[in-house]
Amino acid sequence: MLIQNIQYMTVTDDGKWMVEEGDILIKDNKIDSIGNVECDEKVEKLDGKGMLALPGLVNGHQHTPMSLLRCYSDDVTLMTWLNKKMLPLEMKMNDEDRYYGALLSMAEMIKSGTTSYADMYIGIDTIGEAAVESGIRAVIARGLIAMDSDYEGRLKEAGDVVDRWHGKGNGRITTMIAPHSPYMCPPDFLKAAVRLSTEKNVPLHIHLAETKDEEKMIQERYGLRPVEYLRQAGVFDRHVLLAHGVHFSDEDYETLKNVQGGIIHNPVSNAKLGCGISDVKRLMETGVKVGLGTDGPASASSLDLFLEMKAASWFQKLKYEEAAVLSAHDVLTMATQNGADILGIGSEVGSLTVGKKADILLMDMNKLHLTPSHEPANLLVYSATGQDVDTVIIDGKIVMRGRELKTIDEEKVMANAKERTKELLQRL
Ligand SMILES: CSC[C@H]1O[C@@H](n2cnc3c(O)ncnc32)[C@H](O)[C@@H]1O
Ligand SMILES: [Zn+2]
Repeated sequence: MLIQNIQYMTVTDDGKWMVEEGDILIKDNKIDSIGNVECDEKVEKLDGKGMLALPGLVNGHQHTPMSLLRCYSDDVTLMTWLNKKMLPLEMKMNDEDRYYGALLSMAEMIKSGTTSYADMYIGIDTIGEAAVESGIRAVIARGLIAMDSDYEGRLKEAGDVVDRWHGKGNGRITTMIAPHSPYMCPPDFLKAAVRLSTEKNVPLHIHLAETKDEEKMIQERYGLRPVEYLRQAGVFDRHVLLAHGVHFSDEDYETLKNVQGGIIHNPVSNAKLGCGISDVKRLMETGVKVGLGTDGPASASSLDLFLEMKAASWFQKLKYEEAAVLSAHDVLTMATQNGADILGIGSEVGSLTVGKKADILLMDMNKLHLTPSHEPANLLVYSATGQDVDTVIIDGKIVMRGRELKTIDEEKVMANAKERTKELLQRL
């Protein structure tokens, strides 16, 4: 496929995003050449006039089936929301609920420009099936919570997910091991999860330092800070995706200095649940890689990473009372290459680079709110929304064109999601 006459975003060595113009040739599932492209007449052509191409966005932390619980409970603290509202309903969910919830989330993500994402949930097979069907790139993991003493059974399930799904969907699906959080995983369970990630040779995915309540619980139970608790369990000996990272001490930043992987910042979810504002500026200065995520739809309420990019930049500027903090250029890198690196797929996606997989967005720039274009990176972060995404290509395949999804029947998914939710609530 040849995308002709297109403006596209590339990144300079000093991290600045700039616009170039030319063609993009995609062969099989990869970017074959960019710029002045010579190619066969017979190649399928796609007119890019008036569009701006950028790498697909990476949503680094998600719980896709929770779209069924969107706006079911808001304006409460995280622990109330989780223990009193989410978990009781999640325990009643069946595979069909999770499948349609996941597909609904995937449709919303693709429509707003997300091409890769990381999921932590239970009943992961249905999520894998939805990911293969939708065409999205997914890093899936069975969330591990110590609800009872059947640690072995749950760890086996997590390992089986890796064996069954890693590399599926033409390599679009990869896997992780996901102990939920310091407060949901006692020491032996957490250590076993770390061992499993070593045995299976896949990264870890865990919530960390999301609230002050978490700090208090870990202090009371183990006399440690959450970061130190994870360090002692061996979590930082592995590549790890750390979701949230809001509450850190000076010592914590020291410990995190050499972390392999990084932090996925979820500003909207953190704001809505009243958790606090992660110190992204300090994390970046410490040398910790920071990506961007929404968290599940039941806390973020929206899966639009363009909204998340705005929130990330705004909140840091407010926190520091300084406009220069966390520029649009930094935020775009967080939502693309940094996220891809933290998901362990950074050599394959995250930038428009020859040889990488063709995960590409075409933004329709012919819009009132995107006119004129002084500085495209700023326009994308501060003015654009997910609604401005016209075309989405994942793994070299068009999954949305002219805002029409090619792999998912939107009406059917919405009808099924409503039906599943109605039945789920009756099971309570
Ligand atoms: C065991 S599957 C994942 C589990 O995580 C819960 N969850 C969703 N969002 C958050 C969050 O922000 N902090 C902690 N836990 C969260 C979800 O309800 C599932 O039960
Ligand atoms: Zn989460």
